Amino acid sequence: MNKLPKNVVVTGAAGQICYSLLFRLAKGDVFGTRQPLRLHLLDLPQAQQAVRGVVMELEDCAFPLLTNVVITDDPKIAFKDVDAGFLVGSRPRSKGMERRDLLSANADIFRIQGRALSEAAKRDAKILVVGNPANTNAMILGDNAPDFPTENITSMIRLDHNRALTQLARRAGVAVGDIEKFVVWGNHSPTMFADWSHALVDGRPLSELIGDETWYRNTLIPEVARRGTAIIEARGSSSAASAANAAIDHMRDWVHGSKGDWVSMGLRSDGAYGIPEGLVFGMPAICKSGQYERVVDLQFGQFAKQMLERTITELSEEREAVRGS
Ligand SMILES: NC(=O)c1ccc[n+]([C@@H]2O[C@H](COP(=O)([O-])OP(=O)(O)OC[C@H]3O[C@@H](n4cnc5c(N)ncnc54)[C@H](O)[C@@H]3O)[C@@H](O)[C@H]2O)c1
Ligand SMILES: O=C(O)C[C@H](O)C(=O)O
Repeated sequence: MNKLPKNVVVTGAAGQICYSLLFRLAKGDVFGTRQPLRLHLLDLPQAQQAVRGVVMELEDCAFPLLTNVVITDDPKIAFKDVDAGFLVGSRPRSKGMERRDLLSANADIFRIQGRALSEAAKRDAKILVVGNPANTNAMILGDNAPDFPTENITSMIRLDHNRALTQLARRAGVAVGDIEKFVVWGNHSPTMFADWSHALVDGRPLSELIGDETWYRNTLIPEVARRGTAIIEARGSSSAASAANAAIDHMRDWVHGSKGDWVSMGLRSDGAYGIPEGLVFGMPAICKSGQYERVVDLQFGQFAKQMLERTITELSEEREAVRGS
């Protein structure tokens, strides 16, 4: 193993998602088991002691890939020369809140980090925003990073993608890995659109295999959209290990490729599909050789058009709300 280490910033390092994410990263689950890493851990001043505790545990795992760990509360130090970033640090919602209620609480975090990203990170760094409301936070990050390419800033909708895949596979009586060309569009919020209209199993439409449009519209879509809430109600706090897993899936596929299949990624809209330019929107992409390509020229039926419109409207409202804040 004589590769140069990659520098990876992880924010919110003392939090519950990172308690899973950091260990899997250090094990090699994203960049591979031959790629050494330097972790840059960012958290608030009052969380520094807790981060030190997490680092003690990382040390006690004796991960061969982990060459160094930087602990800091300064975004400019955290983002210095990074090759990749997991932006998790932000406030989670509690019972009774919607993710958009976090908008004003978390917007400033991403304004400040956008500037640090722009000043300090490598220009080809791959950035994933996990902290909620993830799409709009990623948009804010890009808007505040004038010298950083916005196409390298993505948001996480992969957890919703994974949630839906399990339910669809179960209903169809197939394995999760048998489903291709499934996607979740739009906002990581109750308006997200879990879209099976292009999904295939062995070349056959998944919708035909399941053959129950009522279940799809009235059960699958709302259950996926409300899964985060169901977890908060059951656990008393928001999803953590599954969120870390989705972050790992997102970044791993971006780095190593998605083997020709679609993945759902929050990407800055270029105006395609009538999605206003600049919004960060869940959409299908195919990853190859460290790049993603948007899936273009898809056709939509009436129901899909309505669902897309709903989530476009919500994200446009979020954009207006942060402009005024
Ligand atoms: N996109 C998704 O699919 C998805 C899934 C699950 C959770 N989330 C979101 O991820 C975020 C983190 O969740 P969690 O459960 O780990 O929360 P948590 O409260 O356990 O941890 C958050 C951490 O972020 C830190 N933090 C706060 N402000 C910061 C800042 N300015 N800079 C650096 N660190 C800062 C806190 O000190 C804390 O250690 C929440 O916003 C949650 O809603 C998103
Ligand atoms: O729902 C939340 O607030 C946490 C996370 O976004 C989730 O989907 O589990």
